[in-house]
Amino acid sequence: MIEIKNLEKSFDGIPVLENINCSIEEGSFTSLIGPSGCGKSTLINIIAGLDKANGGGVWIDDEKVKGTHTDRVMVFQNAALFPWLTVYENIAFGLKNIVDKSDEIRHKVEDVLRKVHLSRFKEYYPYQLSGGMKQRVSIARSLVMNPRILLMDEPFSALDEQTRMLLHSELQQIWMETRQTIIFVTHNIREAVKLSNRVIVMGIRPGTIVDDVPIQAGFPRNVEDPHIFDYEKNVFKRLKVEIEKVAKEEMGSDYRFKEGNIPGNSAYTMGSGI
Ligand SMILES: Nc1ncnc2c1ncn2[C@@H]1O[C@H](COP(=O)(O)OP(=O)(O)OP(=O)(O)O)[C@@H](O)[C@H]1O
Repeated sequence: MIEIKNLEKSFDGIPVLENINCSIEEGSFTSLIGPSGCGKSTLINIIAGLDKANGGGVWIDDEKVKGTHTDRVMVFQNAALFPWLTVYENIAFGLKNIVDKSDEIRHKVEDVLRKVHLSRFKEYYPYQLSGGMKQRVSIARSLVMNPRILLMDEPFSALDEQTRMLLHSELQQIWMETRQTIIFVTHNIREAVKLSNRVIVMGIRPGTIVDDVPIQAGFPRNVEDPHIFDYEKNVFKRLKVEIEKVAKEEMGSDYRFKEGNIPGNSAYTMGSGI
């Protein structure tokens, strides 16, 4: 169980996160969504131990997070692979510090290569891979550490729609197989609702949790199912209030939000093209 209690964070005296309180169940898939700059990355970085809170904090099984740990691994938007290493070597890289036996390393790497369907490409170098394949290597590099918690910061936002859909089903299969706890930052409501047990909506200035939406539907999910679409509409409705606040601050208090379109940031979509 991850518990975030009274978490506060400011940068240069400016509050970014305020009074964040929530518990995240072991084995769950939680998405964080909110206006740009509301502190989603800051929060996930604090959970990873890459940054420190100014008040309160994060506890995992009653132990306070004080720094990074191989139990918590991040996947970023940019795969950032070592260009001079092959797919296999990129994945094995982190393991070499914690596993001595080369047989064991090989077994673990081969296993995750199968999970992300890249076994055939293990001798390829990053420049020979598509964006989606690079991101799958990045996911494999995290999975091979066998973390309890996978923290994903907009992992698919740089990918085209078709690749993104492929990776959704791959990630979902991996999650159903491993039941690692996943915390997933996204701007895409459809992605959040399709993948998660729960969508946490954040507000801005300072960042707070404004809504917590459990998604009670089995997997795999069809985003055209009216039941699923209703969840998307609910999240959109709540997020719209927050985006409108920002738009009014930035564009004047008489600004009116156009239905179906979030101003100023085309990244906020219910799915593709909405
Ligand atoms: N290291 C830092 N120093 C100063 N300010 C920072 C730092 N990191 C983040 N911020 C500020 O904190 C706020 C929250 O940033 P953060 O990246 O966490 O938001 P976000 O919700 O992830 O944004 P986006 O959706 O655009 O990625 C922003 O105003 C940002 O400029």
